[in-house]
Amino acid sequence: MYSNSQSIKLQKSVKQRRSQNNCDGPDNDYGTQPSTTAQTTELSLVDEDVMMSEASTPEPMNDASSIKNEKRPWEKKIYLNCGLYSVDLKYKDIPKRRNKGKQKERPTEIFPLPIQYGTFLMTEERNFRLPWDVMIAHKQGILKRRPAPYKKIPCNIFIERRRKHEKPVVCQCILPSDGGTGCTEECYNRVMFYECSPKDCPCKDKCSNQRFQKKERVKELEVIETPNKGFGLRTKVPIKKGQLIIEYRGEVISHETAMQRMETLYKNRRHSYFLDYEKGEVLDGGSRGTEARFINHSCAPNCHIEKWRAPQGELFVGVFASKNIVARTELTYDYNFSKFGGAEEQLCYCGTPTCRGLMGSKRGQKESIKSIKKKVKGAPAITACTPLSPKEQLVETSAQEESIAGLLSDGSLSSVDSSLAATPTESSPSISSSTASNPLLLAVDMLEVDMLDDLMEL
Ligand SMILES: C[S@@+](CC[C@H](N)C(=O)[O-])C[C@H]1O[C@@H](n2cnc3c(N)ncnc32)[C@H](O)[C@@H]1O
Repeated sequence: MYSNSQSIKLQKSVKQRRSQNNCDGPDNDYGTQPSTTAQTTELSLVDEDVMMSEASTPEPMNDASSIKNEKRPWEKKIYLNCGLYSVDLKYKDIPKRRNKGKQKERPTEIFPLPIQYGTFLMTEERNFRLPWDVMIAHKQGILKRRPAPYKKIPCNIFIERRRKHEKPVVCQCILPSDGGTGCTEECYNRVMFYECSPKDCPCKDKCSNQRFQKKERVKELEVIETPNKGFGLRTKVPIKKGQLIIEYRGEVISHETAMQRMETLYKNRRHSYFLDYEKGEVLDGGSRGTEARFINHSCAPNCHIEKWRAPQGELFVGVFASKNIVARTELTYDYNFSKFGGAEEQLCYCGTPTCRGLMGSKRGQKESIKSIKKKVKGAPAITACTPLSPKEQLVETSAQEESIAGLLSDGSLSSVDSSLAATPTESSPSISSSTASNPLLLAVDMLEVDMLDDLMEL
């Protein structure tokens, strides 16, 4: 219970507080700012009184608790109706809802310009440029197309079997005493298209027969778009005859898997990226590979494919220069000697005077342009495509052909042929001739034993 003097004091303080707390009243409508500092000091005094009276009374009265629960002005919500820098509009209060009837119409406002730029932006004149039309290349049809994505891989991927781990074949070369390069033309491994093992080669770090392993390839290559063959690969620098240009990598799969992929994964693809690996196996550069996958076919190519045996027994498939190549020339090789024959024959647009009309099959070599045109209705014109006589079909002898021809002439092929004839697909690089009509033309293709007989007769 309060004493009389206490209750009078309390009533006084409540009255005083109500009269001072004008934030609820109509005067405090939108546009006026309450003097919060003054109120705070006064109210804190009142609170002190209340607290003192409460302390002296164990059971607080209803009035006192209502004062406690009442909303304080500094707890009032302040709405920002403009940006951070517009100081003048910032603290205008929004009128309370319960005074809705008496509420004044709120003036329509726009957000002011940032304070530091206001006048400058309104008065200053300056030139400006319209932004670049990012769609212009697309509208004019000059947008540079990019090839479909594929994954670049550092070595071949074996999908259906394990990688071989055979014992390396060691050559009998002698480490050059004058500091020159070892394992040159006479190296047994080189002659047989085996790369030397860096660990076991007698020439140690002077060995020059580890081009694939040391990645001695041409790095300045670029993918270009051709008029009718899709993308192609071009060299930015001159390349010397016999130089390793790039390794053709991909997934090593069986012929059956390749056929399956053609009917499923690559069903709607225009281009095929299969290359013969070893007997019964194919390198598929369609999803994973190197830039070599962009090299197009030509009936008069400037490159050829060579297959070299790695020390552990797998193959390196490389694109080599068949002649000196000048900078900015498109690289090509003849698919008919190395492309997986399961793929459908395609019309050739190599545009060379010696074009055979078809590519991707050995049949293409024999086919006349007339018969092709009959077969493919509405086929686009193919330039100067008179089939060549077998003699004319002899292409420039590659380094590989030369070395084998050398072996044949000096009788040393016996050491090579025995390995080829014994286990053609397992222990030796595969070598085959292209056609019976063209026996000298040795392509690094799957070994065909009947062709080997022709070779031996030479
Ligand atoms: C290994 S890819 C070569 C890169 C391919 N042009 C690309 O854009 O990805 C082989 C495919 O290229 C096309 N091609 C290559 N040489 C060609 C040629 N001489 N004439 C027509 N098409 C060719 C064929 O569609 C072939 O299946």
